[in-house]
Parts: sequence; structure tokens; C-alpha cells
Amino acid sequence: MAPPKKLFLLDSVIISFFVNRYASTYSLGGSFFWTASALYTFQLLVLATYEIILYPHFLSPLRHIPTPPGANILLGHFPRMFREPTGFPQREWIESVPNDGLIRYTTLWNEERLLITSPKAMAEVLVHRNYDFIKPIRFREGLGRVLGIGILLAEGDEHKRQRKLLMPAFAFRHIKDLYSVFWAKSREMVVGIDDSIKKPTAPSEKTSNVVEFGNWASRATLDIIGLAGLGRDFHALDDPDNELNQTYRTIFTSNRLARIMQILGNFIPIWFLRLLPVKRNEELSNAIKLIKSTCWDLVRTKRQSVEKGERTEHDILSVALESGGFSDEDLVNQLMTFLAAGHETTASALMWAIYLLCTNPDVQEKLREEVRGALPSVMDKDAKVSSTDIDHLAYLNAVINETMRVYPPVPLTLRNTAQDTTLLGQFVPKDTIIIICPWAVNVSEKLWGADAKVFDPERWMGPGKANSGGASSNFDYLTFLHGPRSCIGKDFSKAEFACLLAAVVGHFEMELDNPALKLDISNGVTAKPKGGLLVKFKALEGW
Ligand code: HEM
Repeated sequence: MAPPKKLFLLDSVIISFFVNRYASTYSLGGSFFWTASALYTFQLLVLATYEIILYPHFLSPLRHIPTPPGANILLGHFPRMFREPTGFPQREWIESVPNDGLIRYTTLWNEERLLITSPKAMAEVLVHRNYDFIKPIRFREGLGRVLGIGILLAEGDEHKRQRKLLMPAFAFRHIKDLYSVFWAKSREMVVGIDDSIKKPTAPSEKTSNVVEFGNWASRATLDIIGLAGLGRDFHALDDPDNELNQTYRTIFTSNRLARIMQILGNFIPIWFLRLLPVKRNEELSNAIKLIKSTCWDLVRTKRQSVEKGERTEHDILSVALESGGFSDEDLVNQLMTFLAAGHETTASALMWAIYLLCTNPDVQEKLREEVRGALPSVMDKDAKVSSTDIDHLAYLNAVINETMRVYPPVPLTLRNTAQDTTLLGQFVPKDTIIIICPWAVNVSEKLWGADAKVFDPERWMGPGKANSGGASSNFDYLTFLHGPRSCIGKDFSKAEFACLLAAVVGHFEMELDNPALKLDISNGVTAKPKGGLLVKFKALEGW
């Protein structure tokens, strides 16, 4: 382990003091300051040479693990990772670098990363020894401000405690009662899109049937997590400029400056970065203020109604509050987590589904037939849709599983080794960053066969395939991860996704506004079409 830089400063000061006092001929220009500075700089240079050149190239115990070609001698594979969307290089390496479950690559200044590629390695990290592989501290410091320090960032026994208290809110017996909310909001979204393509929004505007679908998806999922998760309707679907929705879009849309700040965070203390007078810092601190005050308001209102003895609902907030295990501040943090984790992820899944249906019109047609044949029209205000109605739609479920296989909304996540450990028998030192990459594993040809990258919902059809897609292990599909830290909202999100998609595809025929446009993918925490998704909508009669 490298000595702390503070120690260098201290020994430079002490040595310089004695040199100036007792051996001044060796002092730089007779100055205490210059002697100390030179000593400090020299030690930093030695350290940098060790960390950037000697250790990764000649000493690291990980150096013999298969490594992709093309690394820069100082910057490792970083230039490629900076150019391409998150998960893209890993998606290529998992095929091109022969490996037995581990691939090593390096990022800026040759810092090592270990990409896990085999089900056995995934089982070790995610299930058998999951608390040995913790979330990196940078995650907590960076994302914690927006996501809240709640269940997503808790570790060890504290994580177990929080998960146990929150699980009842996500039990299927409870989720099944939320389908009516999911369907009502799906209806609201379809009616809203229908109105927007019929009526121009301003007198000067021509009617257009081209809609930026990402904004609708985001507003619908925000309303759903608000109503079904936290007991409040944010009415984002009523208002394209809804402040909370815009706030989350700002946070989760990564621009060049945001990426540069993210990278700088690897070298410069985060507290210092936050002081820089750049627009991104201002945007983030305004966003966090609004999100926090919304969450405080939700907690206070709910606490008051509990104290008045009013009947509480079974939304996540009520369950968490009634558990008695969280202070108001903890609850605010949990709400921040649920709002962020449960909103943009499902919205991005829905965007990908619409993109894939536009580029695969035969799948769109087949799905529409199934939906129209089994569900009441989304335009029928009084129609009820139950969990059984939705869960019995085999093709709908195949389409959503396949969409999230090919384009998992969370492309990549990180762990950090809490102590020296082993992985597949390989020694891995403390503080090594482990990369779990659904974007790569979900379409690995080794795991899924030669057609792994092809979008084909049929692979989820047929006996025994509805839950596996024909894959031989659970760990071939990492969209929600697995084990004690898997997504707690998986059933919630799959149910809302199914309702939203069924309602849209049942009512509209869709095609891309510009099919020739090359798909660009945003480089944020969630992967989605960059700049939104422009789709031509045509309302179809009869449903
Ligand atoms: C398609 C939609 C979704 C996807 C793809 C998704 C994916 C994920 C992934 C990959 C993780 C693990 C992150 C990590 O540990 O590094 C996670 C965790 C989590 N998700 Fe989701 N998620 C989705 C929807 C939701 C929803 C709707 C909610 C809430 C209602 C939610 C709440 C959470 C929470 C609280 C965690 C942390 C669990 C823990 O650490 O115990 N997610 N999600």
C-alpha cells in the first residue's frame, strides 16, 4: 500500500528544518520553503512512477490476468472509455479477450479494474461473499448526494437491517394491488400523447405526430413511483415542464462537463470539486435542494397522518415509517433513493422497448395483437386490469425481458474489495475495483450463443423459457443483479413497465422519426438514447 501523501509533507518539513539548521550547504537556495517543496515534489514523483509504471506493469498480482490490447502506457484503456458510452468497451472485450471469468483493464494512470465475466465469478461477488465486495467510497460521496444515503449505499449489517424493514413493501401480495395505479397512469400517458398529436400546443404550431417519447416515459414513471411508492401524485404527466421531472433529467443527463467532473473526482477531493464555480455544480445543488425539500415534505405529511391515527397505505414510505426503524432523516434518504432508483431506470427501459418495437415492426405487430386480444381498451376509463391479466401475456413479458437483456438500463456497476481476498482462486488485493457489467454479460456469446446480440423475444417463449430466456444460469442476466443486493424494486418495475408498454403498443402504431439516424447512447448512470427518442405516433382505431 502506498504511504499517505500527508506523511511526505510531514517528512519534507522535518528534513528541511534540520537541513537548514545543521547542514545549510545542502539547502536549496538557503530557503526552508524551497527545500521542503523540492523534497515533497521528489517523493511525489517517486510515488507516481511506482503507482503508474512499476506497480501495474511489473508488480501487481493481477498483471497476468488477460488484458485487452491497445492500452496507453500511462492512461491505460481510459481514452477508449472516455470516447465510448458506458459499457461499450466491456461489451467488446468480453468477446474478444480469451478469459476464464476475469478480465483486467486499466483506466487513467493505470489504475486497475477487474471485469468479471463468468457466472461463477458473479456468484462469488454478488451472493456468496457479497459483503466483502462493497460499494466504492467514491460512489457514496458522488451519487450519495442525489440518491440519499439509504439502502442502496448501506453496507453489512446496516444494509441487512434496512432491507429487512423495507422488503414487505415489495412483496408480490402488495405489488399486485398496485396494477390499478400502473394502468391508470398508463392510460393517462396514452391519452396525453394522443391529445398532443391531435392538437398543436401553441396556435403558431403545426400539428405533428412526432413525439419525444423520453419525456413522456420519464414523467409517467415519476408519477408512478410518487403515487404507488410514496403516496403522492406528482402530476408530472399533466405538465411537460414539471419541475421535479426536469430536475431529475438534468441530473441524469450526462454532458461533457459532467463527465469531466466525474473523472476529476478520481484525483481531486470531491469537496474541492464542489466548490468550483461551474454550471454543473450550480445545477446539482439546486436539484438536490428541490429533491430534499420534496422528500422532507412527504415524510412530514405522512408522519402527521399517522399521528392523527389516519389509515396509512401500503406504499413504501408508509411501510418504512410504520416499521419504526428509521428516523425522519433516514426516511428522507430512503425516499431520495427510491425516487431516483425507481424512476429513470424504468423510463429508460420503456424508451428502449419503443425503440426496439420501431426497429422490429413484426414484433410490434405481434405484441399489439396479443395486447388487444387480452386486455380491455386503454381508452375505457372504467376498465380494470389485474396482475393476472398482465402476467398471463407471454409475449409481452418476453418483449420486456428481451428489451432489458439487450439494453439493460444500468449498464455497469462497481464494487470494491473490502480486504485482501480471492476471486476464482486468484488473489485480489484490498481496494481493487470490480466491474459488474450487465451491458456486456447480458449479450455475451459465450453465455447466450451466437445470436446473443440479436433482439429476439422468441427466446423467452416455449416451455421452461419464460424466466430464463433459455440461458443456463441466473447470472447470465444481470439487469437487476442477483443476491442480497439485487434490485429490491424488480417486480414493481417489471409490472409498471408491462402496463405502460401494453397501453402504448395497443393504442399506437409507431415508427422512428428518422430511421436513418445513427443511434447515439447517453453516457450517464442509466443508458438511454442520447437527446431523447423521436417517434412518429399513429393512433389506431378499435382499442
Ligand atoms: C427497469 C428498472 C430497474 C432496473 C434496471 C434496476 C436496476 C437495479 C440494479 C442493477 C441495482 C443494483 C445496483 C448496485 O448494487 O450496484 C438496483 C438496486 C436497487 N434498486 Fe433498482 N432497478 C430498476 C427499478 C427500480 C425501482 C422501480 C425501484 C423502486 C421502486 C428500485 C429500487 C432499487 C433499490 C432500493 C436498490 C438498492 C437495493 C439494495 O442495495 O439492497 N429499482 N436496481
